[in-house]
Amino acid sequence: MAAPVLSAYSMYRFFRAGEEETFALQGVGLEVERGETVAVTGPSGSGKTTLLNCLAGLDEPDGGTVHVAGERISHRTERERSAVRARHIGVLFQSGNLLDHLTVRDNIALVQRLAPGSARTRVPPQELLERVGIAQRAGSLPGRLSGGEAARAGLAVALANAPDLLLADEPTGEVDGETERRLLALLGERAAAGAAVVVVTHSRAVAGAADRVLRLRDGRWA
Ligand SMILES: Nc1ncnc2c1ncn2[C@@H]1O[C@H](COP(=O)(O)OP(=O)(O)OP(=O)(O)O)[C@@H](O)[C@H]1O
Repeated sequence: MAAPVLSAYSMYRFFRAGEEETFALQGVGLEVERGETVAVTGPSGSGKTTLLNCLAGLDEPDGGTVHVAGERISHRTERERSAVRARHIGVLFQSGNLLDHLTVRDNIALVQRLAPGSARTRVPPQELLERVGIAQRAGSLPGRLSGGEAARAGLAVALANAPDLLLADEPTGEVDGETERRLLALLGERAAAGAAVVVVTHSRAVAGAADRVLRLRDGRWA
C-alpha cells in the first residue's frame, strides 16, 4: 500500500506566557492517505489551529514528527520548512493567504513561482479563478473583495500548485450557503485528484462530506 501523504506522530506543543503554561497538543498523531478528506472538529481552544500550523510547518511541535509526501517538515529550519510547504502543501487559513498589495491573479502567480518544481501540474491563474468562480476579480486587490470572494481567492491560492496535502482552517466560516457548496466541491475535487485534505471546521456540511471526522479536546483526540 502507498505511504500516507501525511504522517504525524505524537505531536506535542506547549506555550508559556509568564507563569501560565498551555498544553495545546498532547501527543496527537494523524495519518491521511491520498484521496482522503479528514475533518477536525473540537471546542474553542482545543488545539485545532495549533495542529494545522504544525502540520503546515508554520509552527514547530515541541515533540513528535510530521512527514508530508515522504519529506520531514518538523524539526527543520524555517527555510527548509517553507521549501517543503511550497513543494507539497496548500494552506487556506482564516488569517488569509493573500498579499494585500498584489492582485488576486498575481498572488496566484507568486505562489506558483515559489515552487518551480510543480510546473507539470500547474493550472494557469485565470483558469484557477474560473474554477473557484471569481474570474472577473482577477485584477482586484484582496481588500476590494467580499468575504465570499476572498474565501474563493484564498482557495485558488491554496490550489495553485496542485498540492499533495491541502490544509484548511474553517474555509467556510464566513461564507453563504452557495459559496460553501462551491468550496466544498473544490476540496472534494482536489481529494479526487489524489490529494490528502485536512479541514478544521464547525460546519456540519463540511464534516458530513469528509471520509473521517476527528474531534480534539484539550490537545488530544477525544
Ligand atoms: N502563540 C500562543 N501563545 C500562547 N498560547 C497559545 C498560542 N497559540 C495557542 N495558544 C493556546 O493553545 C490552546 C489551543 O489554541 P488553538 O488556537 O490551537 O485552539 P483552537 O481549537 O484552534 O481554537 P479556536 O476554535 O478558538 O480557533 C489555547 O489554549 C490557546 O490559548
